[in-house]
Amino acid sequence: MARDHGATLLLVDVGLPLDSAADDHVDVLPGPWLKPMPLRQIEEAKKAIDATHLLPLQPIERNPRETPMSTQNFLRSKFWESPHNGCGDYVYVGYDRHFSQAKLSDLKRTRALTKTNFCAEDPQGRVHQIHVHRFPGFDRATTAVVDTVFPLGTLLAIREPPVRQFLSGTGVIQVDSPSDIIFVRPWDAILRDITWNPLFPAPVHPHLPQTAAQWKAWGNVHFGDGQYYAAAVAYSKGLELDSTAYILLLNRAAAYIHLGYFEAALTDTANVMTVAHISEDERIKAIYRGAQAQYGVCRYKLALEQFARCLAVAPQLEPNLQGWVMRCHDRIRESEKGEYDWVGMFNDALIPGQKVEAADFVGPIKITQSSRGGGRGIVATRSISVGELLVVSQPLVSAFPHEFAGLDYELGANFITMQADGQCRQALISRLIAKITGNPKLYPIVTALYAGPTFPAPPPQLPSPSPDIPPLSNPLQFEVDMDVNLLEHICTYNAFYLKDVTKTTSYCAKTRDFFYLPSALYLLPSLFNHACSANATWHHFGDIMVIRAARNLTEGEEITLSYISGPGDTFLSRQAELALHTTSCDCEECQADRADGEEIYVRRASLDIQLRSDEYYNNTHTVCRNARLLNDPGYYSPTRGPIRPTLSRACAQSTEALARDAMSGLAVWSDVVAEGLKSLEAAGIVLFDKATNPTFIAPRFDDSPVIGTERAPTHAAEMCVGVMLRIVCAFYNQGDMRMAKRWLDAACWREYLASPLPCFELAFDLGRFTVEGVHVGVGPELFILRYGGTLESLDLMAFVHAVQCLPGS
Ligand SMILES: C[S@@+](CC[C@H](N)C(=O)[O-])C[C@H]1O[C@@H](n2cnc3c(N)ncnc32)[C@H](O)[C@@H]1O
Repeated sequence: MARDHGATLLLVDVGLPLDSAADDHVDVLPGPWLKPMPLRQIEEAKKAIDATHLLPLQPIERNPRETPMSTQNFLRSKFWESPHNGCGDYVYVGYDRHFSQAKLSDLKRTRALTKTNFCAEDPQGRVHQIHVHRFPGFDRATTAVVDTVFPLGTLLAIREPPVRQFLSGTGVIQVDSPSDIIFVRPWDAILRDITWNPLFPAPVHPHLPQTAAQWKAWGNVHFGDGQYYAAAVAYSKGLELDSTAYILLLNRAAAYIHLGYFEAALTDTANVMTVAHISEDERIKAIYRGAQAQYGVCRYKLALEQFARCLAVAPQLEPNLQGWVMRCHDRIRESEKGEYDWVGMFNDALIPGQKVEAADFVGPIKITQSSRGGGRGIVATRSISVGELLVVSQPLVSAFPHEFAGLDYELGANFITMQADGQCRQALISRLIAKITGNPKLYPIVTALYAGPTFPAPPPQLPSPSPDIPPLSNPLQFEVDMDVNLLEHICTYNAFYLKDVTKTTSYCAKTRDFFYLPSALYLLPSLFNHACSANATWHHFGDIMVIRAARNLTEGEEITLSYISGPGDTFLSRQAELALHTTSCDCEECQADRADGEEIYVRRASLDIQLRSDEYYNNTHTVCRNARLLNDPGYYSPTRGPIRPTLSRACAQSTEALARDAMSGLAVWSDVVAEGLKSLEAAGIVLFDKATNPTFIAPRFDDSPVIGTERAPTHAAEMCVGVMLRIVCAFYNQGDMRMAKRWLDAACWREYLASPLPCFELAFDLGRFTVEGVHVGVGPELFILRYGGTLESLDLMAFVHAVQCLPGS
């Protein structure tokens, strides 16, 4: 009888149906053209899941043991034929998933399972299909990986396994939390009184490594394939056979470093260092990997010391280590002084797959009780200037669309938001589980993030790493019980869609399609509450999140971010996106929208949709008509304050259209400026100089600010910069270089110093304000990188260089 029936695991990664007959099991949908699941279908899926009972373990009587095994064999052969076929699968997010906190010794042994991958036999010889979700290391794993982690004959105990029994008689033991699985060793007490059904003797994997050396070789194969989790498992299995095989520890440390399991790597390298008889070469490797791991856990000074130790014993390694030493110095400077190489980070962010490196930085802020909707929030610990750097944060986990190009992926049908989650959002959950597996001390910290109203309120502060939780030693031994439902809620309530600094039109400027956006989960940034008219602004360099003050802030003032990633110009579009977090945002913009009344804001919303259609966008007549229309009291009530986002967008469009026409003599430049000023004013920018025509009588060197410096727009800031550049273009083309330069100063950063804080102070001292500088923290070099395309198209590049916006130019 074929025993090699472990291929069920491909369900987790490849999404092949467990049961080819489409019965009442609704998990699997067809593949390559997988589209966002519509609301109705999510509702139906939720209903079906709710109706499926999680039963205690019971034999699946109607299925003869051959049936599931032949299914697995079939699927396995399919998997070998086509390991990655670019198809997709839906994963349900946010339903009551099972996870066990029971101690193995407290459980009744009848529940212990054994021998297998995902067809498992219990002691009575009954075969059960096992469905594991999100096992670490199985993100695009090969069958060889599955065979390493769950080789034929593996003894498993699954704690309190929930059985999903379907009407057709099929049943699946669904393991939602990988920490429910315990890899049992033959000598473990749980097996003491177990007798196995003699009719079905335990299978043995025919090709399993038998010695530590063989496991090492097998681990090296996985390592070479980039399957670092499987490599770590293989090395661990070798170590179980020979605990003195310290080379395996050394290799495992390297695998752990690739996985981001840095504390575990440190333990391994420290253990290697205690071995008396290691060679000099091995000693250097241990120090080197220890240094890399210290860098990984952000202990940059310790990393520097370790790299220095490495250099002391192996000066010939200097060319290799130089880069590391420099990176340590950079990270120390960043975390201590908040000084970053933004241009370098930007350039790294341009390269898909390139990791942007930056240390965490925490500015003058603290976590405290919030007045906004309860819970915690972030406040200023002193007065803060507009543009000041508040937070730089590495993600806990992140995911980018390019990682999935042409590969299998999972989509989410999220029962918390009742929306479909794209592949990046969905991947965050598996990655978070994998991350916690390797860094178990993170679990109490991550689970102190807000998880929605169905979970207990989180503690007032994020806890420090607990000394009671040991670092990971063996990758198959889970140190914490993971509540996957809780983690799914945390991802849903706290993850950010990334605002890519390399893009000057925000991803969602025109549509609300989050499906293909990169996504990441952070710790400290998750503590900021929302306001549509926020007083801080955020951007991402790769997955590094950077938060800056968008206004002058007073000590104790709550600092807010806008959670809006879609088109947030209208009350209705914001409400749709905010529904998860609040039914009634109390920020000044929402209050103004409510005061306008429903009739007006609904009318505005429908015009807003029109504004986003390309059909209208390219037609000067239509965009100018829209801009005029929005001045009608039917679109904004006369008592409405200055901030009118839809008007601002409409005028930005008419500014652009008129500038296009002015270039070919079809419009006059003063109209471009007039329209641009309306757009900026409606974005909340205070105008100090409203001149629309060139003036040649003013002092030649007057470079006083043309706009107010108290606050910068947080919504559609790039649009405002675009408008300002068209005003620059208007004055430049009419020969008024003074006004052109003043508007350029407003748009870009005039003086670039290394430190953001003195930079801003200097800028204000000089009376130069920059929208872009506040927003992204740029110097002229980064400004040109970001807006090079617009500057070229407006023929402004020469002017920008001529006014010496670039250092040294
Ligand atoms: C990412 S968390 C923000 C931090 C959270 N207050 C905490 O204690 O961890 C998002 C949640 O905070 C609350 N929240 C944030 N901004 C809010 C607002 N403007 N009004 C009401 N509740 C808000 C909502 O419960 C929301 O789902």
